[in-house]
Amino acid sequence: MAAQEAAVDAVDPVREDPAREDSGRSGRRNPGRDDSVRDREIAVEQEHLDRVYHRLEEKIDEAEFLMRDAAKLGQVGTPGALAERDAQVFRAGVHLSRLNNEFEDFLFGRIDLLRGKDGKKGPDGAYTSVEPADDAVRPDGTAEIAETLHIGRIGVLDADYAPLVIDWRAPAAAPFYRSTPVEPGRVVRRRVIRSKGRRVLGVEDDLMRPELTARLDGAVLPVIGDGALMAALGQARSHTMRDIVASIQAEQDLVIRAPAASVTYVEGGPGTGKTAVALHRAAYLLYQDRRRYAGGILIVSPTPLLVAYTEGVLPSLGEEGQVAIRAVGHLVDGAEATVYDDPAVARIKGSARMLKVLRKASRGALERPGPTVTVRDGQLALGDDEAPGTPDRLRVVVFGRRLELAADELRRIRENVLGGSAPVNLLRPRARRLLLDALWARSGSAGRHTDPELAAELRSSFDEDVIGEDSFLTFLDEWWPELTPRGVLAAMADERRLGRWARRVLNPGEVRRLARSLARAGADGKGPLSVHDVALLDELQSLLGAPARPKKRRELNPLDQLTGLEELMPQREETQRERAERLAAERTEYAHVIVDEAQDLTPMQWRMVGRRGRHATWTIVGDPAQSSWPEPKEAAEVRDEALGTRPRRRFELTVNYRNPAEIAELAARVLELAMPGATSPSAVRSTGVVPRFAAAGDRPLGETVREEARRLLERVDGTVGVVVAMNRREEAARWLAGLGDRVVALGSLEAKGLEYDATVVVSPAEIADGSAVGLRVLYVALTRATQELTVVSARRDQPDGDGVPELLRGGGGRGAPERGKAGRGRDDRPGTPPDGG
Ligand SMILES: Nc1ncnc2c1ncn2[C@@H]1O[C@H](COP(=O)(O)OP(=O)(O)OP(=O)(O)O)[C@@H](O)[C@H]1O
Repeated sequence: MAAQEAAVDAVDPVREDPAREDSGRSGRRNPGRDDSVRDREIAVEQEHLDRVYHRLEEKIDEAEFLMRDAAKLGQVGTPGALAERDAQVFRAGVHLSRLNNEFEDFLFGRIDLLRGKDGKKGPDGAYTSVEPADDAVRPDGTAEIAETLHIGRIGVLDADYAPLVIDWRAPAAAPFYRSTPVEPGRVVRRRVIRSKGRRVLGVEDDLMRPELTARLDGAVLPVIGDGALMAALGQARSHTMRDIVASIQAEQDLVIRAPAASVTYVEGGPGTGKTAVALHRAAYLLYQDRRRYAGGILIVSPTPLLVAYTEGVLPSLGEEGQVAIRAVGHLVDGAEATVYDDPAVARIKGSARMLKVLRKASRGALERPGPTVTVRDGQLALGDDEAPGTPDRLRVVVFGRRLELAADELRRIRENVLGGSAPVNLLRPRARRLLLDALWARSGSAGRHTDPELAAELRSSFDEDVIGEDSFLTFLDEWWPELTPRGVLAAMADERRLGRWARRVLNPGEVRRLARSLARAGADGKGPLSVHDVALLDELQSLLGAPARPKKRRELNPLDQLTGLEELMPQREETQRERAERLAAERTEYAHVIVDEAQDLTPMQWRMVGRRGRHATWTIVGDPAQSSWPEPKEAAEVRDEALGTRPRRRFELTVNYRNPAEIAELAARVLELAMPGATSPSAVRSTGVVPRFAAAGDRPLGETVREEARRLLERVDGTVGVVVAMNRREEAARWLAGLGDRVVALGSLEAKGLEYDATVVVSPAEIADGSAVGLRVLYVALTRATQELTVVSARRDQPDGDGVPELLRGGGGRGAPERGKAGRGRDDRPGTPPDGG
């Protein structure tokens, strides 16, 4: 609230221009009459909101009536009436639930427009023309407001089908977001309305045509406040993201409403609204073509923390069911990543080289080494792993004869079956087929009948005999076991076997590191997984194929096994509807895929995400300067493979809405080290509060951090984030114990995408860890605060006399902020961009 008032009082070039004061044009500001004008304007909007509520109540009554009516129809009981009732109940239910959902705070905007070029109206009752009519402005600079539109979360028409509220996603609402003083179109004034329930609390105006004197119903259009954007940006942050529907900026709106026929790339620095834009785009696409996106929209987020942070935005925009927001480590059902790999291991697991290793492993894992035999207390003893190795001999008795296939022949058959690229589990029927062929040949029965019918009969009873033998089925299960992704990953934890599968792909050091890391997942495949393990599991799933049908069914109908083909076909008894339901429940493919923080996806993760959008359109948002993946070129190649030949469209976001200029300036020094020559987005506001530096010196680091976090808690109303190097996460949580839930400790990689009112960044040198990737991670850490930033240095940071760590001292000519002097700074008024523009 304080920020809101501050914003109202802030200097605004339009409102303070003395020439305008005198001219009597729209937008002038006269402090003496401000309050009464504001109150009057609030009353005007209140009147409109009352009308809207009245209409909504009528609609709710209508919906309830429909529900009751539908129930009555149901009592008639004819099939036609029942179908009609179902349709009515459905329609009324959807209607009611939407109305109830959106009832709170859904009217948020208004635009006052000049007359359009043509006189045509769209389906929402608004004039469609973007440009004003040639004579809309008189030669003396005066004009009449010809149309006023209110914008809200859903559209509401009055009883005469005139628009009371336009849905924010409707074409008629676009000027609310697109119009700027440079390209105003028909918009003269844009107003953001702040309301709670049924009460209008405030209005904030932006004037798009300050040169005009525009009149509405004979009176000059008044302008209130300093614009909604500054008011929104100054608000305290909570642990969840808010929607920005009332203050979407023109360059963001272009992305949100970009047609979805292809791949839409969005790049922009920290705080430019990429995540917000991605979420609003999902809501927009659903509005625009609900049927097409019934196939679902997937939003891939880097961490579960960011998923939790953003989860409320879509429901607040009235969209939920169709959109799945999932962390990249939670994309595979039943496999949730809970641990982080160290960077050297992550680099191996994420690399496209793993594909070759996994291909070999998925085939090689069919072969199990025998139990290890060791000498214990002078006796030969089996190792801990007592599972039998792969059998090297098949013995069966058929037609009263003993038949045997020896190791060489079995190997030859296995190689033959594995010759193609089909998924290993789906090759089992073929392996069985070739075993039967080999046994048949060994039996010498092939030449016994010249009559083809008799020969075929003999062959089929031979096969039946073999398949009826328990020893054959047991052999098959051991010789060609059904492989699971976790089983293969566990097999890869054996360094010797992994070394074989990774020959000429990974060096011995990499093999050792990878095997050790995979051993953590456990031989039983139940240990914790990392984000990168999950992408490996997904790749293995596609290399192995879905497991074959359950045994029970096969036993019922053993002859089914003979061709092997039926295992690839859908089960016959499944109806189309059942199939549709099953697919929806197991949905692994989506109609649109949005990737947030795309710069972090490894090649293996791009493959995993790509599989979920093979027929999708895409929105990909990211910032190369924040990438924690060291091989961007390799990732880009795999990404392009995953996206195929779809046309690409690129957008750039250039304004930092999160960080005040003081923080952005400090972060820019690290950007210069991490990516020399890269440009930072320009910060939209300045707070006058420079970053603070505190060196721990001889005191324990935790003590200083706790002290600084406590200090920030007193200075801001919302949240405080304490960002530490990944290996200090638990320690940092202990440092902050008892300070309450407004403060959280998080590892540098977990900070991705999040924001806090204030942050403490602990030991930049530890976070950067001497690598280019580390510097980019530090850049992320430094750009999380909306109000205040404190940097705490350890000895390793080599702080100077002012406590400024070496990494943040930047090039020559910088004015390093002073130790302990937070709050001191340039004469920056809230709401005023640093360059005054
Ligand atoms: N048009 C806007 N109106 C109000 N707030 C906005 C607007 N655009 C962005 N913001 C706010 O700016 C902050 C940063 O937005 P967001 O997290 O989407 O940026 P980002 O580009 O994803 O940042 P990063 O790359 O650092 O994760 C959020 O608090 C968001 O609500």
